Amino acid sequence: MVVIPKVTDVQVIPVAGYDSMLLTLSGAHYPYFTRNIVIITDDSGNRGIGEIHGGDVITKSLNSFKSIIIGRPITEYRGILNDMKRQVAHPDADKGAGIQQLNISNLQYVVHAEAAVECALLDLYGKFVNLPLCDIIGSGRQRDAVEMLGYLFYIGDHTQTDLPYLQNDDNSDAWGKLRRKPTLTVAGIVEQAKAMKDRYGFRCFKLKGGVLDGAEEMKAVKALHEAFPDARINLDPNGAWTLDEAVKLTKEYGDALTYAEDPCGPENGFSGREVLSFYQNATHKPVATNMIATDWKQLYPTLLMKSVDIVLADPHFWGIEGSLRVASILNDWGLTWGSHSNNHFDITLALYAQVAAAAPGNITPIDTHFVWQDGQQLCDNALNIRNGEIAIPKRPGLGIDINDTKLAAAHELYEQLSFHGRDDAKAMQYLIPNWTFDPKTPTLLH
Ligand SMILES: O=C([O-])C(=O)C[C@H](O)[C@@H](O)C(=O)[O-]
Ligand SMILES: [Mg+2]
Repeated sequence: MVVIPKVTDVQVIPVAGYDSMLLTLSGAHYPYFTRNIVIITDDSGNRGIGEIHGGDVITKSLNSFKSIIIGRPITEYRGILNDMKRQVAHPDADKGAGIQQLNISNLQYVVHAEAAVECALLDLYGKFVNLPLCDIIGSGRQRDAVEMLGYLFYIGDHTQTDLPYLQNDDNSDAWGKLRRKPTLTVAGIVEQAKAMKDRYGFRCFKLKGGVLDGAEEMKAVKALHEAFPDARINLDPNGAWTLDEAVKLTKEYGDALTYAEDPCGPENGFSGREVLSFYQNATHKPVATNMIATDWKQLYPTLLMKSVDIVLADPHFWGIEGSLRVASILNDWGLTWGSHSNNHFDITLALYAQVAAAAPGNITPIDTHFVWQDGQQLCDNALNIRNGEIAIPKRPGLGIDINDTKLAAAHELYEQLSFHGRDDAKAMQYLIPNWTFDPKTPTLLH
């Protein structure tokens, strides 16, 4: 008789890693980012791992799940998930505003802590049946390698702060050096893309906008298109532009842009879903979002109004099976699936590769911030981006193994931090005194 392993232990370990002073509409990334790691052990001795956003709200949620998980057979993972979902219902969560305006303090409520448990249980399940994760989720494996995109950022000048931004952690090539240097020009962005391509082989790029004047950012897109004529290029100002500005900029520079990600958002009493559908009508430019459709209720009007063509259904927003259900619907309706990301370690990188490998249809290259953290891996056998792709390993589950020494060091770093959440205004205020988030004003134009 086959003996199904049972869960004997659940550990929730908050960790921190180092980051560059990346600029977005919500401000500047701090020198550290935080995440929560979940390790579930079963009585066969296997360990399943998951990773999700940091912050005390999420750590608390994860700890509250322990009694639901411990003692149950790993094959009951769907039942465990249902029980966790019944328990969550964040009492302080906003009621649907989500991140329509990149209010980064709302991210903790858009993210579902259960997704880290889902990941760890599926990692165990994959080990039990001796299959990679992508073979046991959604409709199963759709591809053996997943294309990733090169995520470009403007970078603030850390020398204007007394914050301990990492420097000289990797001088092995141009990418290792450039990712820690201030970058605010068109030429700087093209240089960043070239260095990224040289190391990782990316064929597609996304520029994080909402930082400078829209025309200046579109000039960077144009220059990227000239440097990489075959690349899919996308600009994401996180809804900072007005509808009129987005339409004008798209008409002027649009040939260089393959698709626009959240070019505009809520304005004049219209929701982001309505405004993006007006943008579509005016430009016929494909649109992606990770802002106006972050759950099932938001997805319904988004698709009804044909507001977007590409939904970046982040598995940490939708759950693993949820994200793949979105992928199936989009594929059946002739639309496109992709995934959003925030700063993350190599456990999330492996998960996103596995989920994307199981997403049906012609998906768009997957977002990852990992290139900014490369070198800070927490696992042995970590997956790598080569030729712009991640090849799915033959090993079962996620295909990676937690390295306890590295995990302990990342936890130690976290313990030294006085603040565990994310507040992009803090670092930004060194560059512009009294800076506060404004969803309609690019970061450096305050
Ligand atoms: O695609 C996106 O909208 C993002 O990646 C938004 C995030 O806030 C990202 O810019 C970040 O984490 O700084
Ligand atoms: Mg986005």
